Amino acid sequence: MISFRNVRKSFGSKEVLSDVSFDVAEGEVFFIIGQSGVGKSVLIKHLVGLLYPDGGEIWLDGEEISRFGEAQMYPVRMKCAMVFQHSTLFDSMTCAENVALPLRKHKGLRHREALDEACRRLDQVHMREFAERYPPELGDGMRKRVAIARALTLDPRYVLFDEPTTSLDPVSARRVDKLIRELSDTLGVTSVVVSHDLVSIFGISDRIVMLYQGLVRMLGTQEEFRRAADPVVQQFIHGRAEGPIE
Ligand SMILES: Nc1ncnc2c1ncn2[C@@H]1O[C@H](COP(=O)(O)OP(=O)(O)OP(=O)(O)O)[C@@H](O)[C@H]1O
Repeated sequence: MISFRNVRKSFGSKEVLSDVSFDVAEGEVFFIIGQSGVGKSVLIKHLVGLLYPDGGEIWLDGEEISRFGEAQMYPVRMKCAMVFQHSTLFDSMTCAENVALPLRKHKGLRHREALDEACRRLDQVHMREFAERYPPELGDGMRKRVAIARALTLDPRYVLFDEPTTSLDPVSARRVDKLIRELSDTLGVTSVVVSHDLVSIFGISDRIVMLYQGLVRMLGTQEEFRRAADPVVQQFIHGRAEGPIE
């Protein structure tokens, strides 16, 4: 389980997170939503030690990781994989070689073994037939799926997605959504997804947290969000220009 408890984070004089608390349960597809600049990416970077809070605590599976040093963070990063918005694949390597990289580096697998395992991972994201292709030959959605396969290589319990469907065409976006849902349903992976994509949010989420002005504005299921009386929530989830959001 992930637990954010009274997390505060500022950059210089700018307070981004004022007092953020919520839990993410095992196996759920959990979305973090809110306006641009509200601190969604800042929040998930705290889970892998890319940022540390100024106040409050972050717990992962019963350990307070917000006090961990670099060496203690290493196993946390194995358990918590991050898929960045722009897939960071190496253009000069095939898809299989890209996915094999962490297996060789962190699991010490030999070249052939790592490639076989990489093909198995590519199969999980329905990209097995593209194993020998190079990333520039593929579309954005396919590259994203390869990046997800690479994130899965070390069997993470948690996968953090930073805007996984941004800049994808609608069909590719829905394929990525389907994959994120499958990871939870078939592998029991817990997914934490930062997103603006209303179709994804109301398509695959188990629960959603909305951040607003440094605080949690609402935490609930899709249905609870749809029924929410809060005008800030309603304006955001309907993408209306007019309303109370500044
Ligand atoms: N390393 C940093 N140094 C200084 N300011 C930062 C840093 N990282 C983030 N910020 C600031 O923190 C705020 C929140 O950024 P963040 O990237 O989390 O927003 P977001 O909610 O993910 O937005 P978007 O939806 O546009 O990606 C922004 O004002 C950003 O400029």
